[in-house]
Amino acid sequence: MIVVDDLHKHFGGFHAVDGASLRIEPGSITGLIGPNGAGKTTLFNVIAGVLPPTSGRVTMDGEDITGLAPHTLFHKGLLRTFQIAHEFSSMSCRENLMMVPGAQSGETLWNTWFGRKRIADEERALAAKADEVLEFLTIEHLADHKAGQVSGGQKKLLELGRTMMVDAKIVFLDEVGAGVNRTLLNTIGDAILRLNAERNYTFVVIEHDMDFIGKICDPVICMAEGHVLAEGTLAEIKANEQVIEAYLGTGLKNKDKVGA
Ligand SMILES: Nc1ncnc2c1ncn2[C@@H]1O[C@H](COP(=O)(O)OP(=O)(O)OP(=O)(O)O)[C@@H](O)[C@H]1O
Repeated sequence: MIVVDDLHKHFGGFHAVDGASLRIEPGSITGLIGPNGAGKTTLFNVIAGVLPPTSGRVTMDGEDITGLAPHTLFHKGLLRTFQIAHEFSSMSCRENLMMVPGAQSGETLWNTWFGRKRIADEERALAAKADEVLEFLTIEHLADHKAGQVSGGQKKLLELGRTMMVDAKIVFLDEVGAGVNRTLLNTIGDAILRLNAERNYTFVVIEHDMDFIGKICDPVICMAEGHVLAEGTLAEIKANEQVIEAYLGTGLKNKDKVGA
């Protein structure tokens, strides 16, 4: 379980995260919603070690993980997906998966001098694993395509695939649906549900598309002005007065988004 206790992240005098407290239950797919600027991405970045907190505490299964570096959290199975780095865009989708740190034992000097056969065996195993991941995500036909040339939605699937190359326990997904067509969004939603059901992944999902949130997330946590306003099913959240006010406060466009 991830427990976030009274977390603050200030940028100068601006309190982007302002006393956020929440729990992420193991095995859940938790949705994180809230009007633009509510602090959702900043909260993600602080939990995932991308930004240091101003104050507050984050624990994972009782262990204090506040402010740990992303690679340390990565080895503990806590991952935040990132866009495919520019320098990997000319590599194939399969190679992108094979490059995930931690998936291979590493090119140490010892391996290079004495372990050529081992490296070759390992590379074959990694390629097979990458192909299995691509098949799971129903994008096996893209194995040899350059990562930079696949569609936005397919890139999102590839980002999800990178978490499958290591033993991810908890995965933070930021706006998976942004710019993705409905069919691919459904494929992404199905992959998340299957990873949760079949491989015991815990997910925390930031997304503005309420249909998507409603289809895959329970519970849903709503943030506004840097802290948690409400938690419950999407239906409960939509009926919550404070939530409606928070969305109304940011204009009719956002109000429509929560369907209030
Ligand atoms: N590095 C930064 N420096 C200064 N202010 C920042 C920084 N990062 C974020 N902010 C501000 O903090 C607030 C929260 O931003 P954040 O991106 O966390 O919100 P969000 O809920 O993810 O919004 P959205 O749904 O629009 O992506 C915003 O007002 C933003 O301008």
